[in-house]
Parts: sequence; C-alpha cells; structure tokens
Amino acid sequence: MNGTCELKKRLLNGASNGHAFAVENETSNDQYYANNNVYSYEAVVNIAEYLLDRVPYRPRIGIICGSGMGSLAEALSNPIKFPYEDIPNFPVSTVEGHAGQLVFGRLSGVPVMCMQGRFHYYEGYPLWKCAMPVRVMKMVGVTHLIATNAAGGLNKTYKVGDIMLVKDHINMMGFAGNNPLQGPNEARFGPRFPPMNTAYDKQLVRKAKEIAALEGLGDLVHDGVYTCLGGPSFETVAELKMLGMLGVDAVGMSTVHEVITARHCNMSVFAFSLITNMCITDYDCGDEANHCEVLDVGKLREADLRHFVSKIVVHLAHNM
Ligand SMILES: O=P(O)(O)O[C@H]1O[C@H](CO)[C@@H](O)[C@H]1O
Ligand SMILES: Nc1nc2[nH]cnc2c(=O)[nH]1
Repeated sequence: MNGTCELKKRLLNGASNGHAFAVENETSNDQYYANNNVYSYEAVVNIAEYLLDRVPYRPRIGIICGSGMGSLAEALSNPIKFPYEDIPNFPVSTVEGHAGQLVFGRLSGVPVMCMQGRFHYYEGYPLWKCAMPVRVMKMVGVTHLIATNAAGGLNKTYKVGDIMLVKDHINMMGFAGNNPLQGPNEARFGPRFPPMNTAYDKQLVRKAKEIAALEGLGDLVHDGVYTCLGGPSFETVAELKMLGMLGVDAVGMSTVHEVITARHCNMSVFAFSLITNMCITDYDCGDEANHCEVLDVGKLREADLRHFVSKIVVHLAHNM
C-alpha cells in the first residue's frame, strides 16, 4: 500500500468514530470510495453473534425508538440491555432523548429487540453507519422492523401529539446522492438496486389504523409522507413551504436511511411519526422549533405509544 493510500485508510478509520475497526477499503484496483461502508458482512455477523451469545431467544421484531420515545424499550419485561459502548464496533448515541442501548425483552409476551437510541447523520455518522444496526437486527433474525420517530407536522390537519403512520417517504438526502447503500453492494444483504415503491407494508398501515380505532386512538392517527433532512438545524419557512408543495406531511432527521437498509435486506417495515411540533410556515409567527418540546411531547404520549406499539407487536406475532 502506498503512502497516500495509508493516509486515506487512516482517515477512513478515523471516520469510524474512534473504534479500532480497521477494514480494508481498497478495491482490487486500489481505488477508494470516500463513503465506503467499513462494516463488512462478516463484521455485522460478528456483532449479531456477540448479542446472540448473550440472549436466550431470537426476536423477529425490531423496534427503533424515536427521540423522547425511549420509554417504549422500558416497557419490555425481563430486559437484557447492551449499552452501545459495550457492543464491539458499535457507534455511540450523542443526542439527548436517545439512551444509547440495545434492549432485548418481551413486549406483551412477544420477544423483541429495541434500539433505545438511534444514530443521525447530523451526529457526524455517515448514513450507512446510522443504518448499520438494522443489518444487525436482520442477522439476529428480525424480519419486521418498527421504526418510530419524532417529527414536525407539516400537514395542517395534524395536531401536536398526533401519530402519522408513514405510508411513503421522500428521500431528500438521496436527491443529493447520499444514500445508505452507496458504495460497493454486498449482495448477501440485498440487491444493488432495491425497489422502494413498496417500502412500507400497506396491510400493516391498514391494520394499525384499525388497532388505533379499537384502542380509542383513532382521532390521533393519520397516514402520510415523511421526509428526512440532514439536520441538526430545523427548517426555514421557505424550506417548509417547499416541502409542503412536494407532498410532505411530516419532517424529521431520521428513519428514511433505516427503512432503505431494512428493505434492501427484505425486512417488512412499519414506521410512524409522533408529531411533536407543528412546522412554522408563517413568517409572522415568532415561535421556534426546539428539541425540548420534541422530548416533552414524547413524554406526554408515552403511555399511548406503548399501548399502540404493544398491540401492533401482538398482531405481528400472530401473523408472521
Ligand atoms: O427522528 P428522531 O430520532 O425521532 O428525532 C427527531 O427529533 C430530533 C429533533 O428534535 C431529530 O433527531 C429528529 O430526527
Ligand atoms: N427536521 C425536523 N425534525 C424534527 N423532529 C421533530 N420535529 C422536527 C421538525 O420540525 N423538523
């Protein structure tokens, strides 16, 4: 390896956030990909094996807890917790409202694994790293992903505290060429060009609406289109007006790359947004979006969300 390559390799390893995780990023023609995924298939399998060696059952449902929604993981019985810093080669959570641990346990008797704390692009992680835990879930045996997030409501019919079932997304970051699947494709995970028109399980969206209605949450629940921006700054009025014209109903800074990664490896996906604030599209409004409000609304809706997710998990367990 020549000196230039050595330097690039060191930079790439630095980008893996301080973990001693040197993986060859050279292709056979000695070309580097700046966005190359340092988590090889084998590396993901190793993380999954670390977890499986310590958990006596095999969950088929994975849950990602959104900002302020970590209490979903606290509802699990007999939890087995893995702080991210204890899992070999795992990134760490840096955002308030994201505890930073994987939690295995049973929700209403059903084995699940939860990410209590996700990774965001604005934390400095590339999208493939933000989404890597989804592949770990897959290797653990998860077939169904439930991704939750806190989001700003752009659709004027929504209210703070509502739940938007994600029926589709707009991959804004993908428009700029940033995609978690960028770089050489690992065919053992999935195909080079995965379709996304069926990203969100339609039947589950329908079923979740029925469950919400039965559980007295029907008035809170909508279905809509989510988009993820890079963050961490919230949106300007002009940006929100533009997103509204594009057909976006709720805006966040996560989930899309997780969903793409999950669909790439053929997991079923159900996702919902807790509307934690209404997007401000009026120049005369002096209010400002803020993360405290986001966390507060998560806390307020804690009990409803636990109940809703438990019912969905039970439905899934009976229908997989
Ligand atoms: O998407 P989650 O992780 O729920 O969090 C959302 O809330 C935070 C902003 O308050 C951002 O991280 C945004 O993505
Ligand atoms: N981008 C974005 N993310 C959020 N997460 C929670 N609320 C918001 C919001 O208004 N915008």
